[in-house]
Amino acid sequence: MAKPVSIEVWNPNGKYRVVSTKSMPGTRWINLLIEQDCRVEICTQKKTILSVEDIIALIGDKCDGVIGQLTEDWGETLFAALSRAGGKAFSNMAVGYNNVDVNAANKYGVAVGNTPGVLTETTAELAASLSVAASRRIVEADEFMRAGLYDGWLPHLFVGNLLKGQTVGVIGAGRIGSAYARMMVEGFKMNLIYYDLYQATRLEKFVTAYAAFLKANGEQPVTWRRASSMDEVLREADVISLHPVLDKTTYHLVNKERLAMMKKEAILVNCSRGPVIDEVALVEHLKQNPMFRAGLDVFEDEPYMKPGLADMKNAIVVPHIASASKWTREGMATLAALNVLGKIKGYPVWGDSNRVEPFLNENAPPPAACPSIVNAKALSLPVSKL
Ligand SMILES: NC(=O)C1=CN([C@@H]2O[C@H](COP(=O)(O)OP(=O)(O)OC[C@H]3O[C@@H](n4cnc5c(N)ncnc54)[C@H](O)[C@@H]3O)[C@@H](O)[C@H]2O)C=CC1
Ligand SMILES: O=C(O)C(=O)CO
Repeated sequence: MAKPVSIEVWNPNGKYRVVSTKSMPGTRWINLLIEQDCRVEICTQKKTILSVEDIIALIGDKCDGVIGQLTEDWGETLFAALSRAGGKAFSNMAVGYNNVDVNAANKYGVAVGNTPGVLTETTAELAASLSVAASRRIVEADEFMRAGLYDGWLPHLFVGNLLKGQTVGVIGAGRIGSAYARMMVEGFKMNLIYYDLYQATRLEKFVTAYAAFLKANGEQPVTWRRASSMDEVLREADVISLHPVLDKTTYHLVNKERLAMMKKEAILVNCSRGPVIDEVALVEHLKQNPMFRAGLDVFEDEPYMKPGLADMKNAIVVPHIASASKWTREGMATLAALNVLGKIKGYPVWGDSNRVEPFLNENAPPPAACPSIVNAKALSLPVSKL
């Protein structure tokens, strides 16, 4: 028997019971649910990662939908429990959904939502920040300063690398990878090499147009190339940023052999998912190559780091904060709530899950649609004509 979990209740007499496994930023998401006759229950348990048992207790006997987090293991057990409780929808408050077994959700007819379109720029900005911080050794220099070690300007003090004119490599040029590429090309005039299973046509057009603009202004134009293999990117780029989804094809995509292909002074940034890098191999590589640098937002066994990583001066580590801007996090909460609400109300699925602005406009009611349901096709859900 699962232990009871502490909760905060909004609109106790609401017809539909929606559970959020965590308190989420902003209040709009709560108000939108309440206005549509939902009783909202928010878990207030002081425990960062809820177990499957905790979530079963939260679901209880009657639950129409759940808003959950990427730290939770949404597999067969939870979808079976949600389905038994009459639940129709689950939404991750995240764009990545590698923590969700979508086949299990399909089996129980539960719609699975995610939150694309609202965190693209915020996440790309953190990847850009880590790239700059690593190339200019900002964290090491900050620690040095605070330790009272600065006793005057020196020609060799914290010398790093100039980004301008170097090559940025992007692996996974989807929404976030393309936004990051644009920032590095436009902001630092870097040349681009990317690898993705699909052609990033809009990105290519952007860099072509930017190169023409620079040329017309008498500046050195930037260049771009779509690599035919990931190894090509690893060999050629000075800064490499990882932005693929995590699945069987991308698990340990960067391993010992691939690290060895990279330039000795390269920078590796990961704002995708930890297991995309073999972290044990990375620690060893950082030890053997002191001029190699890494900027990591995500880790293989979150919240833990592999032994030795925390001691590496040539690694910058931050706690999975790439999407942590106020606007984005409030937007993610809103989209996740509207995914669940839309399915409960029988709304169709929004036609373009990247174009989510109508759902985020605080001055107008959101469209009667689910912003993004990843298994819409498998469940044969209708698509909105709005
Ligand atoms: N650190 C953080 O806080 C955040 C992490 N993420 C992670 O970033 C991921 C990407 O997000 P989006 O850009 O919105 O997704 P997206 O679906 O637009 O882009 C992913 C790209 O990866 C490519 N891809 C898939 N398999 C590949 C492979 N084997 N090799 C090379 N490319 C491959 C896809 O073709 C696609 O273009 C999410 O799935 C999530 O895991 C997303 C937001 C915040
Ligand atoms: O959205 C995601 O996938 C995250 O990792 C957190 O924003």
